[in-house]
Amino acid sequence: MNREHPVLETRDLTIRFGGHVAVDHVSCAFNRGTLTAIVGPNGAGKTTYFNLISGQLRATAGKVALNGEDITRMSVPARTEKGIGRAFQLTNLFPSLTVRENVRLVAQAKARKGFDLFSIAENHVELIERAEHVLAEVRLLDKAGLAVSALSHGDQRKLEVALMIALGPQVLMFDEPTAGMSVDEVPVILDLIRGLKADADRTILLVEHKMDVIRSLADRIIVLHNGALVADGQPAEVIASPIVQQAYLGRDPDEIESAVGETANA
Ligand SMILES: Nc1ncnc2c1ncn2[C@@H]1O[C@H](COP(=O)(O)OP(=O)(O)OP(=O)(O)O)[C@@H](O)[C@H]1O
Repeated sequence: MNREHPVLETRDLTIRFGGHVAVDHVSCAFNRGTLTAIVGPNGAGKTTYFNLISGQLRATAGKVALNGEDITRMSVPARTEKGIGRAFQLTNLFPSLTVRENVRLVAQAKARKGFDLFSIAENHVELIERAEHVLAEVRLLDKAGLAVSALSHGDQRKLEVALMIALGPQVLMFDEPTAGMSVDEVPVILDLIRGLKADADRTILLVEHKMDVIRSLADRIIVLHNGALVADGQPAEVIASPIVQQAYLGRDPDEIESAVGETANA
């Protein structure tokens, strides 16, 4: 058992839009070094739950805590600074700058927050090295000198992950990272997330519909249904549980059938 305090915790986290409760008293703790997949049918509240954690939405009730500190009322930048990272489809990249320059700008912005002005010059080399290290981690080093506008769709997604990592987050959030990817690009992103997971200091949250992606990456699955947390456990048991089959029925029964079948045969 992991006796550490959770890195991230939500307690009775709730948001209402008018009369509709989109996230309904969700209490869940996420430990360091784990990858949790958040699943559920369309409209279950997964993205809204993410938005409440990263700060895009403010909770109606309940709490979000990072390393025990209440961050429920903090702004998005304040949460980012505290260690919440979210991979977004970015439109605010500098398209004419190179991949390397984009990552360095983010690393620099982070350093400015963390170090006093006198140490910035000393840290210049460190910043360049940091950018190279991040690019190596997302396997973009060979494209570091290219303008962002020249990147393929898949490589742009890698860069988005690089920019998140350059901010040094403790919690890494991915909302359907393989959505819109070509068949060739999906394994690349999977490998990338698997690589990020190898760093035991990171806590990863993944919203994903594809069961094969979930099975290959997740240590744990939580299931949201009508905004409420209805199942939580190891992937094999959660996928096979009646509540998941029920929650998914009508959405893609074949997918569940094959997921359960493969689990049973494992
Ligand atoms: N800003 C908003 N205003 C009103 N209703 C909203 C808002 N954001 C989300 N909702 C509603 O909250 C519910 C949960 O939506 P959410 O996008 O979180 O679901 P999801 O599980 O991520 O779905 P999907 O798998 O389709 O992305 C839906 O009924 C949605 O219409």
